[in-house]
Amino acid sequence: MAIMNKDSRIYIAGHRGLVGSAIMNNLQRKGYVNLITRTFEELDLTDQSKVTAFFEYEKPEFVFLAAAKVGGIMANNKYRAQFIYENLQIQNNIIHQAYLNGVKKLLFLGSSCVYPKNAPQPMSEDCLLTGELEYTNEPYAIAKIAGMKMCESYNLQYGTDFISVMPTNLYGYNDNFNLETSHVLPALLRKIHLGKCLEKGDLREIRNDLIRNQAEGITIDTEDHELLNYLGRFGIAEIIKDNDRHVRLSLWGTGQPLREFLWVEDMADACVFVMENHSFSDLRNSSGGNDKTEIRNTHINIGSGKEVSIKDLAFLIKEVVGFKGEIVFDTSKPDGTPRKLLDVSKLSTLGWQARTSLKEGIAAVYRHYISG
Ligand SMILES: NC(=O)C1=CN([C@@H]2O[C@H](COP(=O)(O)OP(=O)(O)OC[C@H]3O[C@@H](n4cnc5c(N)ncnc54)[C@H](OP(=O)(O)O)[C@@H]3O)[C@@H](O)[C@H]2O)C=CC1
Ligand SMILES: C[C@H]1O[C@H](OP(=O)(O)OP(=O)(O)OC[C@H]2O[C@@H](n3cnc4c(=O)[nH]c(N)nc43)[C@H](O)[C@@H]2O)[C@@H](O)[C@@H](O)C1=O
Repeated sequence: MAIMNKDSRIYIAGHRGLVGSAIMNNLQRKGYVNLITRTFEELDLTDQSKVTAFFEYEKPEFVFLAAAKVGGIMANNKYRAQFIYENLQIQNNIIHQAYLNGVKKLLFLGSSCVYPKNAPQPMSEDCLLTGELEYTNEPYAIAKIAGMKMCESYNLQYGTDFISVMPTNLYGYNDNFNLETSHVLPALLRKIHLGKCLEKGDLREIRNDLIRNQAEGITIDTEDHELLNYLGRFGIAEIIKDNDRHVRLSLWGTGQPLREFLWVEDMADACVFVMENHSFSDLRNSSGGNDKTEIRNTHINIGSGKEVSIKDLAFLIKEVVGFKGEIVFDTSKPDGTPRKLLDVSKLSTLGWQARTSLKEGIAAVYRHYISG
């Protein structure tokens, strides 16, 4: 097995993102000193010739592939073409160049949405390609499945050591808080924070929040009623009920879907653990299927093993933030997959498990969020 030394040349693709930044911090804390990075502006990973030149110049020995087109349920559903095209391009370019340039080990990040919409729960690695995908994220999931199969196929044909991990829903400091394109946890944290500010009549903090998050059309001169209109577009509004004024938040879907959340620093720790301690040759022995000549499902699920309904998540965030108002659900918005709990027994057998509770993680992100 190729060993990552403290001075190995390690490329982190997507090092400014939620996961990439946590992987970079984890590696730096552990004393890795030769980290290679490029921002989107410096290297567009969808551009084959630029990625080719980059690999030939930098010759990384190890690669963490955490760059991707990523978003929540609405972004996946709306930007279907970009989710399939950009993800296929990025991963094709990096995985193929890693092979051509003799990269010793690569970690590809997939997603739990690769599993069928109605897969038995918890979902083991072996339920891949056993049923229909969830419609809202089908293009993204197909790109991710192609990436996993590409890693597995290169390992089998070319003898490379490219490992795929399938993370559950992640959250943490460097998350996307855009109310249209983000995942549920950062969206709810911000909506509930804005609801609390509205409850307190703190329009100054609402204005600061919208400016900080580059809300379209909002500036220092935006009038108060326009701020309130903006919040209304995202289901955050003051209402009068029984002569009482209070704030009501309208969240998406029924609130019934179940999701599993993992603190991104735990996720980064799992990624580095796998890169430091495992290789495709261990994983092929755990490959699924009855026919031992067929090597498949060599990827590894990464999760916390615990699930929560969206409604209970909203109430947990409400408690952490200290919002007193009402929460309702807008059933005209999609629910997505009904349940998405990963079977993490393979990862536990390899020797890793999550540490951070959901409440601790949410409290840490909220403290960080309000500190600006
Ligand atoms: N967030 C989640 O809940 C989950 C994420 N994942 C997977 O984890 C990985 C990381 O996701 P996450 O950190 O959340 O995503 P982010 O959106 O936070 O980060 C993505 C990173 O990719 C980079 N990037 C995107 N497109 C390009 C491009 N064309 N060229 C160069 N760089 C590009 C961005 O660069 P820059 O910052 O420079 O613009 C950014 O740093 C992805 O593979 C994702 O599918 C899987 C399951 C759940
Ligand atoms: C990581 C994962 O992320 C995506 O899948 P998802 O888990 O369905 O996405 P999500 O986090 O956006 O929503 C989870 C649930 O939450 C509900 N919900 C309520 N209110 C808000 C809300 O305000 N924003 C959002 N985004 N969701 C909300 C929402 O209706 C849904 O029921 C895919 O991209 C997929 O490809 C993928 O890999």
